Amino acid sequence: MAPIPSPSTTAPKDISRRGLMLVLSSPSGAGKTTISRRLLERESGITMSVSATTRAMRPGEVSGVDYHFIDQARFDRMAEDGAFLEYARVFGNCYGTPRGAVDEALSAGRDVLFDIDWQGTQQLAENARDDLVSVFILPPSGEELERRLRGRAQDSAEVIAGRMAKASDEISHWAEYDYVIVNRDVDESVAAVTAILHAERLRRRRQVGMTQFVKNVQAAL
Ligand SMILES: Nc1ncnc2c1ncn2[C@@H]1O[C@H](COP(=O)(O)OP(=O)(O)OP(=O)(O)O)[C@@H](O)[C@H]1O
Ligand SMILES: Nc1nc2c(ncn2[C@@H]2O[C@H](COP(=O)(O)O)[C@@H](O)[C@H]2O)c(=O)[nH]1
Repeated sequence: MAPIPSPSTTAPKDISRRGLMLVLSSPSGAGKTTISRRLLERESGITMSVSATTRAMRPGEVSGVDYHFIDQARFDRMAEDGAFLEYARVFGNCYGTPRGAVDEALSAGRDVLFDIDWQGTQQLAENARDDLVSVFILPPSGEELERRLRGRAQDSAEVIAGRMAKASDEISHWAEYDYVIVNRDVDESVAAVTAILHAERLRRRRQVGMTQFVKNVQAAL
């Protein structure tokens, strides 16, 4: 099947657009990272926000790609200096979104994908509601969530137990999100997130040059 063209290639060229912030949240292990990676492979015009964290690096993770791994003192300094767009303590570690890279991408009309928890999403909603599109990813069941956390084989049994214990709390925030997806099949979930992204790009308020474009069309009628 031929790829579906993204709206950025179908919209008239002179209608500029501010980037949007596409947030994925879920209980740990439901599949945000997997969906994000696939989306970024096939979709242009969107970049991943790389968070800073005080958590230890997992096997296979790359500093500056998966996270900026920093110590607590540096995290606290950045928080105090207002360098984070949002930040939160999750599972005993600190996580935050560095402001600079996101501001730069949005102003250049690029969309930004976030893998953050409900606390961070609430902060973005308070500070930048118009730019925000939020998606909650649910696992098909509690048993499957535990299977995925174990199958990832990157955390100790103790860490997995801690994340399972928090899963119900996390899920209780599902209704605060714009969209909800049950991640049964990765391809279907990526297709659903892609459809959301394409539709949100076409929202009238995001197409800042549209008023002038319509006037030009009308003037020639
Ligand atoms: N639809 C799916 N079916 C089966 N396995 C899946 C599916 N989606 C993701 N997985 C697997 O589940 C595990 C957890 O996925 P992933 O790391 O993407 O979760 P996450 O939500 O990003 O977790 P965290 O919040 O801890 O970062 C991975 O091993 C991944 O390959
Ligand atoms: N509020 C924020 N939450 C974040 C950020 N980066 C990641 N996260 C969330 O933390 C948990 C755990 O992630 P893990 O990589 O240790 O498994 C997960 O729910 C992420 O979505 C952030 O910058 N801000």
